Amino acid sequence: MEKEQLMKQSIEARNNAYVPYSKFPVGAALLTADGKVYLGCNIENAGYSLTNCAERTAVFKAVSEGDNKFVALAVSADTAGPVSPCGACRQVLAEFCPPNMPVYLTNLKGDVQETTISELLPGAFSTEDLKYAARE
Ligand SMILES: O=c1ccn([C@H]2C[C@H](O)[C@@H](CO)O2)c(=O)[nH]1
Repeated sequence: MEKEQLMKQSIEARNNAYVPYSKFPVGAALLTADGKVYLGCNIENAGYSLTNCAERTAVFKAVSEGDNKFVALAVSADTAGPVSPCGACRQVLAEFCPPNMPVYLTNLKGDVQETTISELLPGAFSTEDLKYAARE
């Protein structure tokens, strides 16, 4: 099943996480409309604020390869409950993913929260807001 497979891939994506500071590997698996899966992990930096989260790594990999039609996302970490994407990732996901796109948040115990992009960031700032400012 797509959901189970994607969650499994997001757990495997944690293996490449570069997390010398937090020691908190996160994995993401982003499914495209034509069936390709982009994996992402978090990549930290000695300048802590330069850290890139797993979710944004997956999105940026896909977009930079010319893929920007997404249909599902799974995110995994070793958390008490299903992992919660940070605010920056929610905003980036809202830019590229359909509002009703399923997002599977999970952890290593197998807890799953099935949500959507718009549930993760209701009222996201978007390209529509920019269009209003540019009106003549
Ligand atoms: O959804 C999340 C939450 C956190 N992190 C990363 C950022 C940092 O490397 C570490 C601790 O915040 O986890 C992610 O990659 N995704």
